[in-house]
This record gives sequence, structure tokens and C-alpha cells, in this order.
Amino acid sequence: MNTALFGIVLSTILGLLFVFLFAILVLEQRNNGRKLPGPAWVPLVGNRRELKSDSDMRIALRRLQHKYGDIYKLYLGPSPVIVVCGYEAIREMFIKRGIEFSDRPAAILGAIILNGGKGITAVSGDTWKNQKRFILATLRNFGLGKSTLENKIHREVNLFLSEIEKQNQALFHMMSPIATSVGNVISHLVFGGHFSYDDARFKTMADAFSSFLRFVSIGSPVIFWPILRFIPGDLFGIKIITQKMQVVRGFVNELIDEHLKKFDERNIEDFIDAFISEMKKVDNRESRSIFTREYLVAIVMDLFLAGTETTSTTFTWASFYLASRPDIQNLIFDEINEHVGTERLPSIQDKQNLVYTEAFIMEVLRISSIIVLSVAHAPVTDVCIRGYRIPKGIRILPDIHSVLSDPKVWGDPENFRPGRFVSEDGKLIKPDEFIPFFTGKRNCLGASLAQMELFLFISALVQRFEIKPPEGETLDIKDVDEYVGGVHSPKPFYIRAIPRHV
Ligand code: HEM
Repeated sequence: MNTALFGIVLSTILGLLFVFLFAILVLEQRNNGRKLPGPAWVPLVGNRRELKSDSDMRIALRRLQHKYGDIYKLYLGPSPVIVVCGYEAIREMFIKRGIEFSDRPAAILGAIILNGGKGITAVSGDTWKNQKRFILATLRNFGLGKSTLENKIHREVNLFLSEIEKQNQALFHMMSPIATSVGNVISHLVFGGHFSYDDARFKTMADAFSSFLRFVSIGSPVIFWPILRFIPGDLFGIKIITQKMQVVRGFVNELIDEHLKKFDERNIEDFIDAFISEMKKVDNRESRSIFTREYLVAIVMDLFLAGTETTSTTFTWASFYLASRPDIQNLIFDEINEHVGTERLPSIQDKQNLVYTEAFIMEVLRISSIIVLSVAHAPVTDVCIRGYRIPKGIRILPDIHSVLSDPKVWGDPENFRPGRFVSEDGKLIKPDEFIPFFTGKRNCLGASLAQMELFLFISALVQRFEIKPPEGETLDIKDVDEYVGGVHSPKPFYIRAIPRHV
């Protein structure tokens, strides 16, 4: 299409959309039902101004909650979105009436670029239920929560510790080594192999996923105006992201081909084998089957995307708090030294004795709140909540940060204080409001895996090394904390790892 013709088509479409939006506005105003509160919005642009009014979007979100209450409506571009804040509203909608809010909105552009909208995070209804059941059962078969997986994680822990040793007490950034390690834990489960620390394929995949997460963050206009992706050039960076995703998809397809070639029904070794085994059993003419190659590619990509950046970002935050709070790091080390010693790696069995270490991990998950706004949900049918009519399919964003930073729940949410999770008689406290993995029917599928990894990697790191800021400096939260959308990760910071036993 030449540029002039493209301009005419684009302006006609935009004109029609404008009329359509104006009609929605008029219809909404005529609606006699109780209207959800929310800021006035500008057609086409939505409430971008309100969300971007602060350098840190969490401040804007807290202000909106304060002004409009726990359930309010926003417009992101032309799309209406309902934001749900505070534990009570989240409990009411996603726990008590969880099934009614367990769909995802119709495949949005982000999910389509990632996996054709077919992976576990994007699907709804029976497809979602069947995928979730199969993935959880298969991951359990391959050791989730069992010692077989712990042995594999320990192998990765040892490689990780050697990698830290190689830094030779010089300054380094934690994200790179830990991303490879947690990526390798998923790799063991998914395809039965692992990457070396300098593997170019892994670096490409990690880079593609973190660019993707930045891109789908709440602010990208092309997500809400998909037509913008046809503008010549790559103003919104969508073409480069799509290319990167194609490279990752090619790599996943190679893995599947390798598995198909050596497939042996009597020797099912990993998730891909287990899925292929089901593919061979079911009749693929049955159109509702989830056991197709397309679904397999999408699920594998989802598991890597959902399981790598989240866990490695949390771990990177943990290394920040270790380096910036030597008092807390000493308490963790003393506990490990007392209950495990230094001759063997801490194991899952030790969890019951390493209460303060567990509390430290919970406090990192709480205060870093890496998923500020959860993945969008959608009502399965039209529903009524607190007198508000909520239409089927609308995007609902649970505001996890509003719960994890609520002063009514935590008292001093801004302070890093692991002791809040330890009772006076030394037991671990798990408040209902502790929801970094969200809650209800659609909560994180990898929560127990992530907690197992964080425990085994963090306890081993502190057992072996003293984590320190750069010589003669201190690390301050103000220098690393910002949230602009996507996963809440710290700005780059550098630390040293000093071996405790030479
Ligand atoms: C610290 C690490 C992690 C955090 C904080 C985290 C958090 C979350 C959150 C908030 C959601 C959205 C729930 C919702 O729909 O509202 C989610 C979904 C999900 N997570 Fe995690 N996650 C972590 C690690 C993992 C790992 C290791 C996996 C591994 C396999 C994983 C797999 C998934 C999947 C597949 C979903 C989609 C579930 C569904 O749609 O039913 N996550 N996670």
C-alpha cells in the first residue's frame, strides 16, 4: 500500500472509531444503572495523563484509589479497564466469586505477538482449565515439590555459586547469573536440558522476553490501538519485538522437533515429551483439544516468560536488601549456620528451622511487589459487584501493590522488616493479604516452584558469601526504585560477593 492510500485508510478508520467512541460515551451517560467511579477520559487517549502524571506509576495508582475508591474505571486508550484495589475487594471478586472472574479478556495484541493468544496465561474457559490441570499434573510428575527436583535445583545452585565465585570479589550485577540459573530450572522441567552461562540462545531468549514485558507494559499506545502497528517504520518498537519473538518461537520449535525425533513412549523425560505423548493419543480432528503443536509452542513460551524474569527480578531485589542491610544479612547467616552449618547446602527440609530466612524472602516479595498490576482478568458473564454492573469480557486489573503496601494491613509498609512475618513464639506468619502470586482460581501456577527456588538459591548464597555494596558506599532504595510499567525491577546496581570461608 502506498503512503497516500495508507493515510486515507488510516484517517477513515480513525474517524469511524471516533464516532463509535462518541456513541459509547452518550450511551454510557444515558445508562441509569450505578456507574463505576473514575476520572473523566479523553476519547482516543483515555486516562494516560492521570497514569503518567508521576515518574512512578504506583503513586498515580494510589492517588486514583484514594479519590475513586477500591473499584474504579479507567480508559487505556479507547479500552475501558476496571481497577480493583485493597484486599477486601480482591477477596470478594477473585476468591469468593473467583470462577465468575476467571476469564482473560479477548486475546490482546501482546498475547498474540507472544504466542498467538494460545498459552496458559492468555486462554479462558475449558481451554484454560484443561491446560492448567495438565501443566500442574505434569510438573508434579517431574518433581515439583519433591526431592527429585530439589536435586536438579541444587545442581544449578552449585553452578550459580561457582559463577559468583568467578566474579572474584569484583563488582557485578546479579540479574545476569541468576536469570540463567532460574531459566535452567524451567529448562530441566520443560525440555530436560540446560544452558551454559554464556549460551547465546539463552541470552537472546532472555532479551526477547524482557523487551516484550517492557513493551506490553501499561503505557504502550500500540497495545490499545493495534492499527498503529501498520504505520511505516517502527515508531512503537513493535516490529523489533515481533522479530525477537519469532526467533524464540523458532528455537522452541527446534526443541520440539528434537523431542519428536527421539520420542519414546516408554521414556517420558520432560514436559515436552509428556505433551507429545498426549498429542499422539488424542484425535487432533477434535477441534477443542489442547494437545496440538500450536498450543505446545505457546505453553512452553509462557512457562519461560512467566517463570524466568519474575523469579530473577525477585532474587535481584533480594540481593539488594542483603547488601543494603548487613544487620538482616547477619541474622540470616547466623540462622543458617546454627541449623545447617556450612558443610552442605540448605535443603527444603531445613525450611521449618530457617524461619527468619523464609520471612526475609516473604518481605522481599511483599515490598518489591514486582507485579504491581496483575495480568488482566475478565468476567465470564455480566456480573454485579457492590451495585456496579460489570459487563462480560471487560478488562479487570487487580492492583496487587495496593494490598502489599496497604498501611492498614502492614502498619509500616515502606519499611523493610522481615520480622513482621515472625510471631513472638518464633513461628512464620502467613497473612491472607500476602498475595505477590495473586490469589483465587487464577493465581500463579509457578508459586511453589518460585518459592522453592528463592529459598534454595538465597540460603545457599548467604551461606557461602557475604553480599556487600561497593567499597566505601551504601546502597539506598531511593537510587534503585522506580516503576514505569511491566515488571517492577530495580535500576541497575552493583554488589560484591566476599567468600565467607576461604
Ligand atoms: C517470584 C516469582 C513469581 C511471581 C511474583 C509471580 C506472580 C504471578 C502473578 C501475579 C500472576 C498473575 C495471576 C493472575 O492471573 O492474576 C502469575 C501468573 C502465572 N505465573 Fe507466576 N509468578 C512467579 C513465578 C512463576 C514461575 C516460576 C512460573 C513457572 C512456571 C510461573 C508461571 C505462571 C503462569 C503459567 C501464570 C498464569 C496462570 C493462569 O493464567 O492461570 N510464575 N504469576
